[in-house]
Amino acid sequence: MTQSTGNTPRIIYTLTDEAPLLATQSLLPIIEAFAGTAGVAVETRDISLAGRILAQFPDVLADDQKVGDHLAELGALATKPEANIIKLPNISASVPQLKAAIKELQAQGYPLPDYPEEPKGEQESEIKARYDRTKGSAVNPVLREGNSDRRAPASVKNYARKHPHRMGKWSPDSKSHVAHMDAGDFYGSEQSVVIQQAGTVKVRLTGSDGRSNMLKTGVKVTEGEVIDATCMSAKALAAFIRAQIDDARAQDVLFSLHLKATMMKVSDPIIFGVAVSEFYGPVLDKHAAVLAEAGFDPNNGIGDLYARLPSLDESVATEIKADIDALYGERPQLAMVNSDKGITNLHVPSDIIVDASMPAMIRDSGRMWNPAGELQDAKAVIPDRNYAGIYQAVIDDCRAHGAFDPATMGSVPNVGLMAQKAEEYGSHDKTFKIPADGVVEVLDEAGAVLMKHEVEAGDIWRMCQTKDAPIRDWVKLAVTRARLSNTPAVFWLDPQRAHDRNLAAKVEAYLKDHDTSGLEIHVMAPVEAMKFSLERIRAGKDTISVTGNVLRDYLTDLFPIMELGTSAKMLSVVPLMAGGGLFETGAGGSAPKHVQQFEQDDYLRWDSLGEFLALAASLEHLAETTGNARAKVLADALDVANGQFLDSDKSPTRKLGGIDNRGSHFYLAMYWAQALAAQDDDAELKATFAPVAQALADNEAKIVEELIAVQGQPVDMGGYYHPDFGKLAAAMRPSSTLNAVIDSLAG
Ligand SMILES: NC(=O)C1=CN([C@@H]2O[C@H](COP(=O)(O)OP(=O)(O)OC[C@H]3O[C@@H](n4cnc5c(N)ncnc54)[C@H](OP(=O)(O)O)[C@@H]3O)[C@@H](O)[C@H]2O)C=CC1
Ligand SMILES: O=C(O)CCC(=O)C(=O)O
Ligand SMILES: [Mg+2]
Repeated sequence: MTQSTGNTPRIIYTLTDEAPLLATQSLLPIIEAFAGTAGVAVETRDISLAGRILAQFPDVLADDQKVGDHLAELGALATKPEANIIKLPNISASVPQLKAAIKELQAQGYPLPDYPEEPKGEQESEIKARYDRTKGSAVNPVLREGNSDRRAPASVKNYARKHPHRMGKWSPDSKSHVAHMDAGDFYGSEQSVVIQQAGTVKVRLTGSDGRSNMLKTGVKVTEGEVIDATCMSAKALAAFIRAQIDDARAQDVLFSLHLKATMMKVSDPIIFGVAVSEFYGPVLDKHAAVLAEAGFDPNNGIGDLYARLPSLDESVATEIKADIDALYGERPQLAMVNSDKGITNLHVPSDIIVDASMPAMIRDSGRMWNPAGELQDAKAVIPDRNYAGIYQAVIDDCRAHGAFDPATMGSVPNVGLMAQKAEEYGSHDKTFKIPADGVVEVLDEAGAVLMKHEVEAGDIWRMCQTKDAPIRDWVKLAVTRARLSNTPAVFWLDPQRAHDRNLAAKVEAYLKDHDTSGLEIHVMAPVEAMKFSLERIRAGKDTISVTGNVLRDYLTDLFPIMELGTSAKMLSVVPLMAGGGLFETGAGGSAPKHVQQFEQDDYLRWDSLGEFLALAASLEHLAETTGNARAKVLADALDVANGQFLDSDKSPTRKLGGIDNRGSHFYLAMYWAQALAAQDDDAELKATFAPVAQALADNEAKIVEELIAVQGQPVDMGGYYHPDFGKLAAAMRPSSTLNAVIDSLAG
C-alpha cells in the first residue's frame, strides 16, 4: 500500500485480481509519474480476494502477515465528498474460488483455517461467517454508494464504427432460445411494500407444525424505502430443469445454464446446484452415500465432484467417472466453457456468469461451444422470468434481421440504480434456503404482516431493500443524462412486478422535480423496452436504458459487447451521492482466461481502455473538486491521448508477436506526454513533458521490441490469487528503456 500524508489531493487506485491486477503492474507506475507532476498522490488499496481474506483473520496471522481492512476503509471513504476512487474489477468469489484462494495462502505460509462448508460448533460457524464476508459480490455493494452511469464515449463509438469487430452470422433457422419457468419463480411471487415510517422489520418462518423461527431480525428500514420479498419453489425449479434437459435432447441443441451465482451469492448457487443435481441425478443418486461422505456439494458444480474423486477408493472413483460418461450418452450435450479441457457449463458456478455469457453467445451467432469444440445452437436456461425475456427478444431480433452491425448501430447507454445496496445488492443477508414447510412473513415492529409467502422446504426466499434517496438520485441522473446527450430515456419497469410498480410510482412523482420539457422519457416493461431499443439501434439511434441493478449489470455487458466487441471500452462512472467519484474501469470482470494466456505465453490481451477513460474522469473530478489546475491540464491531455490511442488502434493486438497490454500502456504514455508537451495552458508541464515525449518517440521501435521480445514463454507469477508483486512487476515491465523514461519522470 502507498499512502500520502497531509492535504495532498489524492486518487485511490484499487489493487484487485487476475488480469486487471496484472495490467496495474505496468500502468500504475505511469499514472503515478504523470499525476505526480500535478502534485496528485496516487495511493493504492488492496481489495483483492486474497487481501479481503487476510483482512478477516488478524488474530491468526503473524504481525508481518497482517493486512488492514482496505475494503471497509474505502466503503467509509465512499460516503465522503473527498472520495476519488478508481475501481478495477475484482473477483466476486464462488465457493470453489474461495477455497482455492485459501489453499494458496496456506501454502504460502499464512496459517488460515480451512473453509468449513458444513460448520460444526460455534467456532467453525464463526470462521465460516468471516469467510462468507469475502464471498460473492462482497466489494461492489460496499463501494457503490452512488448510481451508475455507463456509456461508450463518442470517441469510442466512432472508433468501433471505423473498426467494426467481427460478429457471428445469424441463421433464420437458428434453434437457439431462452428457456424460463412459467410459475413458481421469483417473478411470479414478488410482493413489495413502501415503508411509511422508519423502524425495523423482521422475517419469521412459521412451520406447518406451528413452531416459529426468526430468520432475520432488526432489519433497519427508512421512510419511503421500497422493500420486496419473493420466493422460488424448489420443486417447480427441479421440474422445470428436468423438462429442459429432455427438451434440449429432443431438439438436439446444447443445454446451457446462465446465472449470476457470484453477484446473487446466496440464491443463484442454490439454483445452480439444482441444475447440477438434476442433470447428473442418476449418478448422484446411485453414489449418494459415498459422495456425501466425500463432502461433494452440487452447488459448487460437477467440478467439485471431480476434485473429490482422488479422495475416494480408486475403483469407486473409476465407476463414478464411467457412470458419468455413460450418462452423457443419454443427456443433451452440454455447452462447454473450455472444450479442450472438458470443462462444462455445469463445472463451476463462477464460469457461467450471465451478464458476460449471454452476450458472448449472441455475438457468436447464438451458438455455444459443444464438447467437440464446435459452435452449436443452444438452449439458454435462465430459470427466473424477471429478466430472461430480454435475451429472447434479442435472439428473435437477430434471427429475423441478422446480426447487428457495429459499423452502423446506435448505442444504449445505461443509468442504473444500485446505490446504498439497492435491490439485489441488499439481498445477500436476507436470502434463505427455507428449512421447513410453512409460511414466511415480514413483520413490522408492531407485528403487522407486511408480506407473506407460503413456502416448502428447499425453496429460496429473498428480501431486497431500495432506499428512497437512491431512487431520487437515479431519476435525477437519468434526466441529466437525457438532457446532456439529447437522447430518449426509457425506464425499464414491468407493471406485472410489485417492486416495479412501486418504483414506477416514484419515478412518476420524482420526474416532476425536474425540467423534462423537450425530453423523450418512457416507462416500458423490459421486453417492450428491449424491442424498442433494438429497433432504434438498428436504425443507428441511441436510447438510454434506465434500469434497476440487475438490468444495469446485464445491459452494460450486452450492448457494449454488441457495439464495441467488449465492455472493456466503456466509461463507467459512479457519481457518489455524497459528492465524491467512483470511477470504474470498463464494465467487465477480471477475465480469468487472459491470465491463463499470460501464464502460458507471457501475453496479456487485457484492454486497459477502461482504465484510461476512468483515469481521465477521475483527474477531471479531482480538478473540479480541489481546484487543481494542473490536474485539469493532465485530464485534458489524457482525453486527447485517448482519442489518439483509439485512432491509432493501439489496443492489444490479441496475437502473439503484436503489442499486448504493456505495449498499449507505452503508447498511451507517449500520446499523453505528447499532448502535454503540445499544450500551452501550463508552461512548466510543457517543459517537463517535452523531453519525455521526445524520449518515448525516439525509442518507440526499441521499446516495442523489448516489450514483444519476452512473449512466447511461460511466466511464473508466484501465485494466482496472491501473486508475488516483485515477480509481477518484473514480468509486466520488461522494457528497461521505457522504465528509465518513466522512472526519471517520477524522480
Ligand atoms: N466490476 C467487477 O468487479 C466485476 C467483477 N466480475 C468478476 O470477474 C470474474 C470474471 O467474470 P466473467 O463473467 O468471466 O467476466 P469477464 O468480463 O471477466 O470475462 C468475460 C470476457 O470479457 C472480455 N473482457 C472483459 N474485460 C476485458 C478487458 N478489459 N479487455 C479485454 N477483454 C475483456 C473477455 O472476452 P473476449 O475474449 O470475448 O474478449 C473476457 O474473457 C468473476 O470473478 C466475476 O465475479 C465480473 C463482472 C464485474
Ligand atoms: O458485483 C458483482 O459481483 C459483479 C458486478 C458486475 O458484473 C457489474 O457491475 O457489471
Ligand atoms: Mg457485469
